[in-house]
Amino acid sequence: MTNAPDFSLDDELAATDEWDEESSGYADADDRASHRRYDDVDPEETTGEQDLAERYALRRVAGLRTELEDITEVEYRQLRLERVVLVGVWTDGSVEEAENSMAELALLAETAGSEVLEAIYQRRQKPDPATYVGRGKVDGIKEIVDASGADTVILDGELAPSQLRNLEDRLKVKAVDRTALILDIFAQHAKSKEGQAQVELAQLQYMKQRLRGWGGNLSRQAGGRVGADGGGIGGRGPGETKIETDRRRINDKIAKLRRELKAMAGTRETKRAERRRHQVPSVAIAGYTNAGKSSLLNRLTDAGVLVEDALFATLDPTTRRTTTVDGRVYTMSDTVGFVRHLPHQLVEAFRSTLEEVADSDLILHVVDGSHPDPEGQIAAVREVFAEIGADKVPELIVVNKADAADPMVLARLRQREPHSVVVSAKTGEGIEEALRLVESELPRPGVEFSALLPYERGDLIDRLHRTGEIDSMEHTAEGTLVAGRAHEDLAGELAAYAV
Ligand SMILES: Nc1nc2c(ncn2[C@@H]2O[C@H](COP(=O)(O)OP(=O)(O)OP(=O)(O)O)[C@@H](O)[C@H]2O)c(=O)[nH]1
Repeated sequence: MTNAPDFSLDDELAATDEWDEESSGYADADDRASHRRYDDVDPEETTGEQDLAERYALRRVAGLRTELEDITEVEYRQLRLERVVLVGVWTDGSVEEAENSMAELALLAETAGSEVLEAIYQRRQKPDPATYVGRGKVDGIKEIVDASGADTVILDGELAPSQLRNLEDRLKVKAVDRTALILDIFAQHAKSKEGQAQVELAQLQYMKQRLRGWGGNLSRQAGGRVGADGGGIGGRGPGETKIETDRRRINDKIAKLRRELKAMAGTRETKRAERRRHQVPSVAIAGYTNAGKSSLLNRLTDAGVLVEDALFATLDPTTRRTTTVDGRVYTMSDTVGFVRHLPHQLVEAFRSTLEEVADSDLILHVVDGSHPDPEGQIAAVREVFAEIGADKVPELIVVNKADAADPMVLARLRQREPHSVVVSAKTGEGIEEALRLVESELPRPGVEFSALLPYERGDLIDRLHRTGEIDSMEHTAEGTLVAGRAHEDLAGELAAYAV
């Protein structure tokens, strides 16, 4: 923390920087904010750390909103939950958009295991280069932080290190930006070795970009409550020892992770090549986080993938083999959920996972029809598609959660996205139509054939069932007379029996 702040005063903005009661203020008190204090707590009543973690986990599984009403101050400390105040700057768009953005930030914060005490956004032409919100407003936020007993503020954007540092200096609590929050959620959710390496790579990239801003040292233990225990949002992942790592060591680590990831991606690429060789078409299920991708994969393939009402429950792709009504084999995979402004470090780190989407024959783009802003989600997902080169792949919009959606919104979506199907992974509504559309979109085998196959070539009939299209089949004294379409390599083998 030795560097001088590198901001320049922006007087014009600072001068127009008044609270606007209409357009800024606190989010809905019932839904996102509470003023709970935890002073009157009897420490004797608390349970062991293990029990508590379990109780907490149960609540998390039961619903995305963390119901922490009966958790005490002491328990809070045991769980290392942050009590956060969210702060956003709203530069353009409607009030509704600003509120959606804050509501999403609240969900992200809760997914990371925080309790959201207050949400505040400020209307400004652009974020303040020194303090993100207007400098005058930092005092207002400080009052809210002090009154609510918050220990962290989360800023709804990617901030410069100097902005975070200035805010921490003035607010005397930890300041975390949206990017660090998302990276933190990914760190909590990564289960496979590859997923963990991908997230670690993204976190190191994020830190590396911030090395200079943090004074050449990654430690953010700046006194006060900031980083007091090294845990919490922005503190998980690469780990305590690496927090003191210098740039060279970070670079070494990044290079090592890249090599490891390349090897892991190689294995996956081999599997993909194998599928291509066997002409197995692939369908990728992609979409905004929590849209219902895993549920849909379950419905469509009876796969039994973990379904959780949480953002980013899926980080590791799950691939299932399935068949069309007429028996053709294809694969369907679930991928990491997207979110508005997905940190580019993550897109970069998850590139090989996301390549599965770009490399598929069809994308089922799942949209949560019950979300207040499904169009915004579609646009955010398509931005990522473009970034990973998946925008050339045929896309079928699957509007999910029809059971919980407003019919007017569904009608509007269908009008805007004619190539779409409305389903409910929960009730099964529309699933058959979705499957029919998927099957009709799968690439068709290219070569027509007609052959008389001797009975000992049952293997060719099997392969035809799995990868070809059979128009007619008749058992004769000489063998099976069969006609249809097959992929090139199989058609080559069938040519020996052509009639
Ligand atoms: N009402 C309703 N809820 C659904 C439907 N489909 C999924 N859900 C719920 O939405 C939540 C998220 O579902 P998932 O299938 O985990 O969503 P996802 O897109 O895979 O989520 P991430 O992997 O976290 O990005 C769960 O609580 C599901 O029960 C549906 O058709 N109707």
